[in-house]
Amino acid sequence: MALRAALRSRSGLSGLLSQRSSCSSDIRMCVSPLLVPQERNYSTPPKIRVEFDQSTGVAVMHMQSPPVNSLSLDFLTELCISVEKLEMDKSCRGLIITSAQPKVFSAGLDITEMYGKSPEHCGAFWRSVQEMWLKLYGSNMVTIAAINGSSPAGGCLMAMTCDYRIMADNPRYNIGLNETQLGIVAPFW
Ligand SMILES: CC/C=C\C/C=C\C/C=C\C/C=C/C(=O)SCCNC(=O)CCNC(=O)[C@H](O)C(C)(C)COP(=O)(O)OP(=O)(O)OC[C@H]1O[C@@H](n2cnc3c(N)ncnc32)[C@H](O)[C@@H]1OP(=O)(O)O
Repeated sequence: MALRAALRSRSGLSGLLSQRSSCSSDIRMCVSPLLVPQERNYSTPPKIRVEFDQSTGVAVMHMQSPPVNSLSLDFLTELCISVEKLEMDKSCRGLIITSAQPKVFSAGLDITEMYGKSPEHCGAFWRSVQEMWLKLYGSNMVTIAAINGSSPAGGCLMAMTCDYRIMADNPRYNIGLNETQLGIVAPFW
């Protein structure tokens, strides 16, 4: 109840969704083995920014990977590690995921990860996709996708793994699954 009130009253969610098209502890490092080899490259800016408000127990995760928050191996690894850290902080009860990019929540899987890569890289990439939705879908936190832009394919998948989805009311923003149109078949797992 308190969390719901907190979520409602936070300027965060309403502010995030009002952008519309104009938007031009004790944390132990026990990340899953899957994520260990993918350490962040500190020469590039972080693709995920987390703001945690201790007083409400709500964290806002801003996806900030220009231009369209495509879900690359690096992006997914960073996102999973961020979720895992929040998960381990018992004072964090709610997570809002949103985009810092104008007009786009997430363009879905990074197309450039799907060709010209080694089998090892492809394996790591698809595992990170699976890790992302398992982590969000299985999270103990209340998860909300604040969809402030288009969110096709993997972007839609990510939103679907959250407990709640709230989308900015803008006819230019679309959401849904377009894999068949693209001729992409998700591998068996
Ligand atoms: C519970 C679940 C269980 C099992 C799940 C099983 C299977 C499902 C798993 C995964 C399936 C998912 C598959 C995918 O996600 S495939 C990716 C599909 N995505 C798309 O088709 C989106 C394509 N992009 C767009 O529609 C538009 O770009 C968008 C509406 C997002 C933004 O439009 P805007 O006009 O603002 O920008 P653009 O000029 O189009 O793009 C800017 C820039 O970004 C590059 N771009 C766009 N999308 C991607 C992408 N997905 N990957 C990589 N790069 C992308 C685009 O090429 C432009 O680059 P540049 O020309 O260099 O500026």
